[in-house]
Amino acid sequence: MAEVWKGAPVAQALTERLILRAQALAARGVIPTLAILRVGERPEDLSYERGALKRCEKVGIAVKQFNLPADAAQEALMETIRRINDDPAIHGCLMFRPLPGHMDEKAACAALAPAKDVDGITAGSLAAVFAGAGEGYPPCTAQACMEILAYYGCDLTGKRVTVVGRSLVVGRPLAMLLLHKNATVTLCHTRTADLAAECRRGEVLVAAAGKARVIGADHLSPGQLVLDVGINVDETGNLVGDVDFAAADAVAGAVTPVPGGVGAVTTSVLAAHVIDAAEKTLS
Ligand SMILES: Nc1nc(=O)c2c([nH]1)NC[C@@H]1CN(c3ccc(C(=O)N[C@@H](CCC(=O)O)C(=O)O)cc3)C=[N+]21
Repeated sequence: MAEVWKGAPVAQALTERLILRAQALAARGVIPTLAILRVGERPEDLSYERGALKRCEKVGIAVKQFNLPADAAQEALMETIRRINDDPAIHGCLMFRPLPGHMDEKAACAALAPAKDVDGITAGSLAAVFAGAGEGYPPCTAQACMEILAYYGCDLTGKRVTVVGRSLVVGRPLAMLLLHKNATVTLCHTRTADLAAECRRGEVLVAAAGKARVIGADHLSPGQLVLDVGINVDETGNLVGDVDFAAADAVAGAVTPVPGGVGAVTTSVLAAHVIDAAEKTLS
């Protein structure tokens, strides 16, 4: 039986410190405020939104929601981003992705004011993650993986870490964060030859493929630390990860559950970035 690494204690440890920082801001007349920008009603987005709203309420962060219909025009989206940029009461913006196919996601990401980019979607933030220096926050989910490993005492130096998925939201920035902690990183994707063997080789395995239960018994090895980043919604509306939990539970050393794992920490990291961005407006 693997250890189950839940997100809740990690999130709670982060949240306790954030509450104090939010109170200190409030005492100086600043209510930390997050804008959530959602286009359409994808179930993964709604799940993240529920988690973020709950977390922000706990911490003392106000939320302004901006919702557009799934068939909204690009110009309506750009106008919404401009309103968020121009509102001095807003410190950070979370825009759910991917955007609907007819929209220009690159243009939307580029339009966000860098100071309000709490989810690492602008080129400047990604460059900072890549260089390990400069202004900007890493994408919340990538950082959440690092927070979990740190909380549960995993020293990454010299460890073989296999990351499955090369998205700009998780896989690629996470590979950089792991590298900064001296891990030996293998970044896998849909064209990787013998994915199962690459996965088995990792002492740490991070599943961020975005496909329900693609990581099964074949991909796992004894004692492995398995982080399941997948948030997939199945036919019945349930959240399922990228990892076959029963298979991981049988062989791995530790595994994060879905729900209640990485996602729960993602919202705390988001809250941390908003508090940080709000503090920066004072200094
Ligand atoms: N720009 C962008 N960045 C993302 O990181 C991103 C995104 N867009 N689009 C949608 C997906 C999905 N996602 C989730 C994160 C946390 C929970 C979460 O907190 N889940 C709770 C359950 C909350 C509930 O359903 O009530 C849990 O796992 O315990 C869910 C989903 C991030 N994504």
